Amino acid sequence: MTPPSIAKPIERGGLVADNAPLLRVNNMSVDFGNRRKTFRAVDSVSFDLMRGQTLGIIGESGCGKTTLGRAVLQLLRPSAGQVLFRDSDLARLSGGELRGVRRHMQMIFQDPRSSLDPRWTVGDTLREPLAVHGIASGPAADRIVDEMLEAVGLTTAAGNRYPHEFSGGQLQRIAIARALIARPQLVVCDEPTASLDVSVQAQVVNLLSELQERFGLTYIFISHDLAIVRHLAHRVMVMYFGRVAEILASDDLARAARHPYTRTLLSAVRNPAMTDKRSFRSVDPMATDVPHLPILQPHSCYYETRCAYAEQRCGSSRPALETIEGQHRVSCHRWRDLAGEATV
Ligand SMILES: Nc1ncnc2c1ncn2[C@@H]1O[C@H](COP(=O)(O)OP(=O)(O)OP(=O)(O)O)[C@@H](O)[C@H]1O
Repeated sequence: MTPPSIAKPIERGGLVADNAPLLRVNNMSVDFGNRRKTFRAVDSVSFDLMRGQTLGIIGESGCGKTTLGRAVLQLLRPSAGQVLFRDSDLARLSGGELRGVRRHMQMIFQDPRSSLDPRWTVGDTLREPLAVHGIASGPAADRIVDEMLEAVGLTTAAGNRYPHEFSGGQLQRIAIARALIARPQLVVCDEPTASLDVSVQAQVVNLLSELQERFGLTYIFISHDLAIVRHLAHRVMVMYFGRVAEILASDDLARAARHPYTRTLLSAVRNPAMTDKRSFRSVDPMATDVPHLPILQPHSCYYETRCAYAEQRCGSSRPALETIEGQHRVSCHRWRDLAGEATV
């Protein structure tokens, strides 16, 4: 078997001939809870993602970003809707077929310390996916491991060392190497810089960008940080309480954002001192003493209770996700009224 060489760039995602999206998510919902009490952590989310592109997902803690990422990868099963990867409906695949597809879909987690086994050398950690997916073994696997370590900016000597011997930034590079070593097409990056020192965050963001180019990767990039998402993503999806508030090209964010929540996030990037701390608080929708839960307001806009532009209909009917132009969609009754206002 000739193992794939990671040194050779594969066809760039953006130039792949067929124009079909790599990933299609249609009305996907995820419910948690039990028979007595359930809540919808992800509510009827739809989007397409083209090869070689990055979709940034932004929203406050608890709005369902991680749940969405995990459900796309079928690490937890959606309660409703469809996930089509390369046109295959993942819910319809057998266990064996899904394992085969998993090679092409990987996740990078926030905390590399908890995602790497401390008892394994880095080399063993990186060789494992090659063995599991029958890609390479022995010297061929060693060569791929060395190439991947260099691709993420580490020396080949790192392969003989253990996780505790590395800094947080180096560990995240190792976690990235492990996610990429089987040459996936889709990678869900779940706040991959959140646990790192600010000085290291930019290096990891640049590395992800470089690797995307080199290997033709398609990313879902989850973050609290709109500045990072804007830098990396082709499109940005703003989530609020499990639903899509707005989705638009990141180049259009400053000029064309219409949802009041998107505008609040933008103003926080421009002027961190203005950040509404409540926007980043953790919310537990299962708690009964929180009065403003969407589950208790089935007919209102979820953002109504915080929205400076809310009017009567916002409390009595939930806005649909409307297309403004092209792929720009927004879920707000008042987007037309806000169109003319300068973004704060
Ligand atoms: N396995 C689970 N069982 C029950 N509730 C869950 C489970 N996983 C997540 N939740 C709840 O679902 C909601 C969405 O959580 P999720 O972790 O997806 O949000 P998030 O936007 O990624 O938050 P953060 O930015 O803090 O990671 C939260 O209220 C969370 O408490």
